[in-house]
Amino acid sequence: MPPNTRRTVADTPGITSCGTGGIIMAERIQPVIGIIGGSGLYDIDGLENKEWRRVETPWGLPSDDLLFGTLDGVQCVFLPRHGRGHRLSPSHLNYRANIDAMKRAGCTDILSLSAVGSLKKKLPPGHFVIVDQFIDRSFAREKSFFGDGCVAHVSVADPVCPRIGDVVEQAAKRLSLPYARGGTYLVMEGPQFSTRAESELYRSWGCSVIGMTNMPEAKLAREAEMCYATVAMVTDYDCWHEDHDHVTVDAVIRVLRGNAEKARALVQAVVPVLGQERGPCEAGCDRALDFAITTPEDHRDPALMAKLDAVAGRMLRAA
Ligand SMILES: CSC[C@H]1O[C@H](OP(=O)(O)O)[C@H](O)[C@@H]1O
Ligand SMILES: Nc1ncnc2[nH]cnc12
Repeated sequence: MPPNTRRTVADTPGITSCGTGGIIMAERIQPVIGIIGGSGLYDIDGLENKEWRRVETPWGLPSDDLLFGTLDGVQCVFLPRHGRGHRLSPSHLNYRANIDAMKRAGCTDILSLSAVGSLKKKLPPGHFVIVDQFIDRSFAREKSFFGDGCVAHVSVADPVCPRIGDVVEQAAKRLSLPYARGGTYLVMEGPQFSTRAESELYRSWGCSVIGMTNMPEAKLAREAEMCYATVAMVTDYDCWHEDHDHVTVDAVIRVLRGNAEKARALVQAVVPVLGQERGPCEAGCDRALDFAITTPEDHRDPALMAKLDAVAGRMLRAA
């Protein structure tokens, strides 16, 4: 049986269905780790048998070819979010193609690495935040794989996978990286940075960091039933801090260089742990569609269903 093929009760001796929408819970998964590199991260160190491959999707092309390889024997797939050469702006990224391509490439887990501005004094440049919440203020992006012809509403109450967060936290501790566990990432549309009034507003909401890319990325990863977590790497204090200049790309890039080195070390430490064979996600990320699709089979649009072959493949195979 190929890796990550779901076993049925019939071909798995001694296993019974647990009754979650008819899905069998006792499978073993050989994880494939997807890594989305943000600003300053266009490649990945230490990858063996590297190969950049074009992956086409029904939603168009992803930001770049995907880099396939192994790290400590673990299969990895890397995608530079803005493309090599940072060609694509946050509003023009094809988020659906990016996530679909990673799903098509077999990824079970996605580690997103992102540059962010800090909205809290205690999170200075150089700090890593293992984000656990988002406020999505983006507005000019396609945010769902679903729509007319197949309506679905997944839960994003807890938008990141706590298991990946745990692994990242352990690795950050081992590497003595300055990090915070938990925090809210405010997603703005951009491409301009915030006004001071906006920055203060987001601070008053209790947000920790601000960036332009993690939504709809995290929502789409949930729809595609992949575990997803973000390491938000602080580059600046946005424009609210009285003792710091307002953010500029120049300042971001200066800090990014140091952050990128730490991020590379973090990836090397995290992948061997994330890559260990495991059972289904305890938080249910890999079963997000179980009770999400509201359009009955006989009312679904065949053209849209064909586009969902990778994202909703598990549900379609089960039907
Ligand atoms: C170059 S600073 C602004 C840019 O950096 C962040 O992108 P990413 O999350 O891909 O690292 C931020 O969201 C902006 O897109
Ligand atoms: N201050 C900021 N605002 C939005 N995105 C960012 N990326 C890095 N710093 C940022």
